[in-house]
Amino acid sequence: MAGEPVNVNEFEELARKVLPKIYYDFFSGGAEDQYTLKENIEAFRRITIRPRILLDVSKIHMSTIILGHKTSAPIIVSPTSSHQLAHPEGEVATARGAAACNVIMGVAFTSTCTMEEVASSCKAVRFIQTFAFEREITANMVQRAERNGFRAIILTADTPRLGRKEADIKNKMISPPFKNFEGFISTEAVSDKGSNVEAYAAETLDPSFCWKDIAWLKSITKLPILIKGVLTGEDATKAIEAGVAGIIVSNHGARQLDYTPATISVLEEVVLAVQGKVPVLLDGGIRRGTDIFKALALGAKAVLIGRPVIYGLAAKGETGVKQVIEMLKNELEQTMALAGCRTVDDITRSHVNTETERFLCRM
Ligand SMILES: Cc1cc2nc3c(=O)[nH]c(=O)nc-3n(C[C@H](O)[C@H](O)[C@H](O)COP(=O)(O)O)c2cc1C
Ligand SMILES: CCCCC(=O)C(=O)O
Repeated sequence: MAGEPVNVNEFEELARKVLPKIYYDFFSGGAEDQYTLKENIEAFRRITIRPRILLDVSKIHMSTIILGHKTSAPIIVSPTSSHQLAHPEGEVATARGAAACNVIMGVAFTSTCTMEEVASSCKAVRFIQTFAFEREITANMVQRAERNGFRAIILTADTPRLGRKEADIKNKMISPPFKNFEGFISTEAVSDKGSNVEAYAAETLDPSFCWKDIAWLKSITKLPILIKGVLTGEDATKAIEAGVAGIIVSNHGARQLDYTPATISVLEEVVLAVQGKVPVLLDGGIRRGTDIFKALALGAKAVLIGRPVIYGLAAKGETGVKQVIEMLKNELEQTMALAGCRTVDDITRSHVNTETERFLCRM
């Protein structure tokens, strides 16, 4: 690739060049056969857009409100771990990039900078992401999230144990310490079996955590809880019964259970089950503004971006994060103009054809 990147896929190429292979494999990889990893991208390609012409698109507004927070676009930085493997400034640089673009920053509890370091680094609206950890770790996370001005808790519920990323096992991938665990486990956790991420997970996760435990989590915090990892209408209904404030349709970027469907393929099932009671967000395979447009047309309030943000960080630090988010924003703006949508609320179900509808006439 010659010259500056012109789309987020080109940032992946840049990242691949600068990162040691072990780290590139860790960031880019998926579980087992990586069927879902490919499908997350491919499923977007099978959806086409039904534009409307001759509407006044001289001004396009992408801003939206997510859990009461105004953001410049329906884009959130997805919580991902280990940013210092991509860049020495780690999550602090990522959060600053998000703040510069006025989008919400999802911070993983398994970050390489502490929650406190990220919080004091910038003014981004921040959500903290947690797993179903043992209760004393969760209680500690909640206190620190509230004290440090995090605005919501993202409970990632698709990880009772870690998915099998075979490249990491082969590479014996070693993550730097997850400093937020200090005082709870040895943050130097190592394993001779393969990746040390696996050892961290085994030491901290509580695989018996279930729906009723959300009531406990709610009892120890006033922060709204978003549940991440919902892929069926059945679980969306349970999530609403459990009192969550939002649902994230996610297959963890294809890093947990392989052969789950692409998230965009199940979004509508979840949206129909939720019946507008809480916002539905989506992540997985978003690489273009057209992908964001398609997700919004199928009922998502916003999307989360995982790997492209990490690739921006690896390539150019905070500037790269900013450039990746700006690229996606610019592409969404372009898509809205060419499809005849002035605001995000103008994007409707009738602006896309899904695979099954492709050869049919829609009303
Ligand atoms: C390197 C990496 C680390 C991740 N770490 C976490 C994590 O700690 N917690 C979490 O909920 N999701 C984690 N995820 C999943 C992302 O939040 C998100 O669901 C996924 O990356 C979205 O897909 P995309 O990468 O195609 O955008 C991780 C993903 C990657 C690629
Ligand atoms: C316990 C660390 C989990 C990291 C993670 O979620 C991932 O690599 O996908």
